[in-house]
Amino acid sequence: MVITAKLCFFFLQKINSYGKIWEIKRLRIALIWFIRWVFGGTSQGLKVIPCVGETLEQRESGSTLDVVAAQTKAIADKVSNWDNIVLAYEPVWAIGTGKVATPAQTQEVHLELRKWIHNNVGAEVAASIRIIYGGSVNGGNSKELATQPDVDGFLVGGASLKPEFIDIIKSATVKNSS
Ligand SMILES: O=C[C@H](O)COP(=O)(O)O
Repeated sequence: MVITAKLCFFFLQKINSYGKIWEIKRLRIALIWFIRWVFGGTSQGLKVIPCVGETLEQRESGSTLDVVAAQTKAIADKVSNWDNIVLAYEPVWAIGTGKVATPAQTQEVHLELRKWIHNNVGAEVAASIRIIYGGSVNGGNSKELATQPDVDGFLVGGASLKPEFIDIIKSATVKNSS
């Protein structure tokens, strides 16, 4: 079973904006417990796709790499078995908006994530972990994104419900032929 924790992070980001409301605080605590439960499950074989990504404001202020590093650290602190983790980079501004990160932006972040894992988790995990991209991937942009050396796959939302999904799947041939 694969569980994505991205919704949790999304809601936590939203909740952070309104954190003074008592009920929201209770929900926040519940979500934190849920995240702990999810990552605790990785030690028992549960597969998890945690997602990291910056808001548009963070990208424009130049803090993208710091933001995703901090998010990855929060994840790494909870992970006991990296074999059960696929890490996804999903810029918040690209999710469901039709605005996709450029191949260069994607590669920059994925490379940085792999370096972070190398330096903080280990060389073996850095070499083997799959780092996938999500955020307005479609049949027209997947092939070029797939050419990036540190892009190991995609987390596809809207386009997975359309015929073009087959083109996204076919972009894997870019990897296989390189
Ligand atoms: O679950 C998928 C991701 O949130 C990306 O969604 P999207 O491809 O519709 O932007």
